[in-house]
Amino acid sequence: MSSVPPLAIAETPVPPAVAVGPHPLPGEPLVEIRGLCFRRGERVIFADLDLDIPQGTVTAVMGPSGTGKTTLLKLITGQLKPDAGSIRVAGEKVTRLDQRGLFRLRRQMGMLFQSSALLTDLSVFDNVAYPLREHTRLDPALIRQLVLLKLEAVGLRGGWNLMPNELSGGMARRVALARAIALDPLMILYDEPFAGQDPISMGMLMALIRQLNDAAHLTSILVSHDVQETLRIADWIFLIAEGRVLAQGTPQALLQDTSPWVRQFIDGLPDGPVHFHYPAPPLTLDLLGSG
Ligand SMILES: Nc1ncnc2c1ncn2[C@@H]1O[C@H](COP(=O)(O)OP(=O)(O)OP(=O)(O)O)[C@@H](O)[C@H]1O
Repeated sequence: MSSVPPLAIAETPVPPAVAVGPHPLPGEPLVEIRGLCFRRGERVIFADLDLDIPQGTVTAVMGPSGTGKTTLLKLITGQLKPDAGSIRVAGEKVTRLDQRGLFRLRRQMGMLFQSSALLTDLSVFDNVAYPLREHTRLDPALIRQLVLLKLEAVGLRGGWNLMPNELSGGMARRVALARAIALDPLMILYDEPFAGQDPISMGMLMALIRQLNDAAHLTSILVSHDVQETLRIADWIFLIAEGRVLAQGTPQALLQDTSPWVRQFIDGLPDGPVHFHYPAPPLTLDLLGSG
């Protein structure tokens, strides 16, 4: 069960950002975000957000629901364009890329989103082979080897000929993960990859994310509501809300941090500086209004 507070949009001033200790792996940033501003209509999602994701790390982005975590991933992958600021991935300015450039860049990014469903009429093998067949001209014998290696990496080589309806939810996630790494991406983005999983499946998927990251020299960006599991595998965590980074640090440092916002989030407390109401006019005005 998620221990995050329900919907949390701060209505009171938030404390200044807490930077907790030096980054454990101060490598070249693979993703570098500067002065990011993004609105949805009148609503400011990001206001001058700065954030670096160093190569080789598992970096988690956490924060209250509706705070813009999925939006951030979409901005990084170029699916959305910022109103201001810059986003560089592997040295390339995402916002300056044309369609071909974006296509090329996205081939370097594996994505495992909540919605990344398997193609139901294709076997496990064919699901994983799909991106290789679509995006490369590799020989079928080589594709076979690559698919089996990816399935081995997620512990499902033996299930290559199963159909998606024969898989448990956790197995289906693992096949989707094998498919996400089929093209040997530089980085992999996970958006709530454990939603709906039981604790054992979740733990297994988490361990897999860490293992794949280290074995394949990936860089992983993980958006998850599961505080405890995420603290267990991440190298670095960004807590975002109110359009900016409110705190960042190693799991250990955040666990020891005493600022009320960090405590509320890490401990999953319903009460604290962050409120759970989506911004709205006073209730009486709404109730008296004509609708
Ligand atoms: N297509 C859209 N059109 C308009 N507003 C949107 C759209 N998608 C998201 N939003 C709004 O943008 C804000 C950020 O959404 P986003 O999905 O990025 O949040 P999140 O932090 O990932 O939330 P959750 O943790 O609940 O998945 C929300 O207020 C949401 O209502």
